[in-house]
Amino acid sequence: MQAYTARAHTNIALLKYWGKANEQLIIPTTSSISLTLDEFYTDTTVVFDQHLNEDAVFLNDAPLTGKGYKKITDFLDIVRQLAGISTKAHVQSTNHVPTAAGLASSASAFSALAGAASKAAGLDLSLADLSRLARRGSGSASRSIYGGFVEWERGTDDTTSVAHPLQEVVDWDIQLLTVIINDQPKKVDSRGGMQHALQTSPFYQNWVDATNAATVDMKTAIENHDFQKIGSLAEQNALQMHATNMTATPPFTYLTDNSWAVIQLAAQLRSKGIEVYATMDAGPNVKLISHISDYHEIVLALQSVLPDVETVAATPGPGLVVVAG
Ligand SMILES: O=C(O)C[C@@](O)(CF)CCOP(=O)(O)OP(=O)(O)O
Repeated sequence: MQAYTARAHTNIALLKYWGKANEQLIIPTTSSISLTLDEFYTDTTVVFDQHLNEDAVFLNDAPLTGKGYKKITDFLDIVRQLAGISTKAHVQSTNHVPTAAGLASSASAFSALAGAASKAAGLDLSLADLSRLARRGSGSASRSIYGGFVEWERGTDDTTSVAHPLQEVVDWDIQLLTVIINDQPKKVDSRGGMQHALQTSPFYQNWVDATNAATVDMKTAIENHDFQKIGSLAEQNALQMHATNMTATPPFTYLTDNSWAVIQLAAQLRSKGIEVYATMDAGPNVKLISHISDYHEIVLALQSVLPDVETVAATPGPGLVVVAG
């Protein structure tokens, strides 16, 4: 059978997905809105081969084993079921995502895998069906099918929980500057963290209500290129998400003293008229939503708070591309 290669880019949520209404189908409790990034992506090649007795999966040239391997083979089983085949596959994946920057590669990885595996299995899925399929691998992957600003509508079932583009080409002055905070606390992965918050935080339903209300305002802000509104909604939503973690039982947080130092610096810079807003995911790193034109001023200010701090800049990027071979 023919091999196919797909490239999908990472995305950062501006309104977060943080909790599953249905864990098996990965249906979220809220809609979410993200920005697909240009600089970071996964390339994945898949070919189904009759001679294989089991799936052969390689990540960055090393054979994948354990939990990671099972997530991929479970995903391939969904593709096989859709295509009506039982053939095993050879999967070769390369992440061009600085994991040290705490940028999750699961979104680009499962979006690229959905694209390459479905084509290699002989399927020709619509972008919406690719989003539904990618969602089964990792929720945030449903958004990386598209470029630019993307909404993943929470929906209630496999059909209605799907992403769609809000503004695929973003040619205005916006960047995400990831500040790499190295004092990493013990890593609680996003899958475990979100369900713990959902199950034990008394504020979880407030989170759901606030996020679903913010979705309407965020879409309007994106439509109007209202940078200040986009940034303030995003920062507020990220802090609300992390508040559900701090109010879980037992409480936990991904944020460290240095994370908070960067969050506070963003507020100080805003008081000086520089439009910069902080968003944080399942890790201590802080992503600064900012103007490309303010890059040097922001990095200088960061140096004064966290000398030698490393940053990684990213601008809006494209959706999934799949090619034969
Ligand atoms: O990206 C966001 O909306 C917010 C987060 O990044 C915040 F940390 C969570 C992403 O969770 P994901 O890795 O997609 O979980 P999975 O469905 O359990 O694989």
